Amino acid sequence: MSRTDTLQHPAAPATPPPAAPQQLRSIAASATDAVKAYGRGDAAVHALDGVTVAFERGRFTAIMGPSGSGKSTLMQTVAGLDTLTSGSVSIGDVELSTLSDKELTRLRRDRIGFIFQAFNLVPTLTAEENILLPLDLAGRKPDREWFESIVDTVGLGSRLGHRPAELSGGQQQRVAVARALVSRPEIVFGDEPTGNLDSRSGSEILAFLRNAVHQLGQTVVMVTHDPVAAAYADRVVFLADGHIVDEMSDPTSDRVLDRMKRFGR
Ligand SMILES: Nc1ncnc2c1ncn2[C@@H]1O[C@H](COP(=O)(O)OP(=O)(O)OP(=O)(O)O)[C@@H](O)[C@H]1O
Repeated sequence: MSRTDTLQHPAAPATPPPAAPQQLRSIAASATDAVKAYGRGDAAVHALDGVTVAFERGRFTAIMGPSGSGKSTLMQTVAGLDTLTSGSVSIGDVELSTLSDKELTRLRRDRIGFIFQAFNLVPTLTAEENILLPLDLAGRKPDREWFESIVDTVGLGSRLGHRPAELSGGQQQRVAVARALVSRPEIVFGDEPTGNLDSRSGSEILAFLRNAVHQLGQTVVMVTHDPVAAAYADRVVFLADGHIVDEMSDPTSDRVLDRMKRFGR
């Protein structure tokens, strides 16, 4: 059994409950008629041009599309890192535009985990300190058992005292993944989380995320260019020119690649 097959939440039942029928799943995050325009008048670029999409709880969704199609903009706006020109986005049943800056910061901190392509670790902190940073900032105490289970599963045990510069890219991203999961967020957003990794480290991270979804009910939304990475997801949403143009359930890398070829880029 590989390390990535063993993730167990201390309080999780031995066997996961059967997956709920799709229509009964609740929504972790959504966008409705989302428009994001940069610039004005004739020079305006519509990075999002009326996107309506829902991300169900306990599912792993990949967002794909040609370069410039609006993938990062969709993720950034749904995650409350950027604002829309019009339309709305919600995390759970909270519409983000109703929140003050302070409330939005708190919601991001308490309910959302982030994994970026450039691991975004604090260079002066050890791996352990980096993982615990979101909880420290929130003034929350770590659940030691959960922390150890995550660290064990991502395979960082002996390197917790190292600083990022002393870790490989794959190890740094494992620290970033552990950091994203340690607070048990309602939803984890990844923007090309394996974009800087070799294929072996990348597939370890993806298998870990998939297991977090299927064993723990974690919700993950990931932007990727890579059909192999997208095949780890339960569902792929395809964007082109700021619109959702297609989606696919239970993707395989071949089917995703075929669909991407039809974009002609
Ligand atoms: N700050 C900005 N100012 C002006 N235009 C922007 C800005 N950010 C994004 N855009 C434009 O919005 C469109 C969508 O960008 P976005 O980064 O969301 O696409 P993407 O699908 O994530 O691209 P890639 O795959 O290349 O990362 C592009 O045309 C981009 O040039």
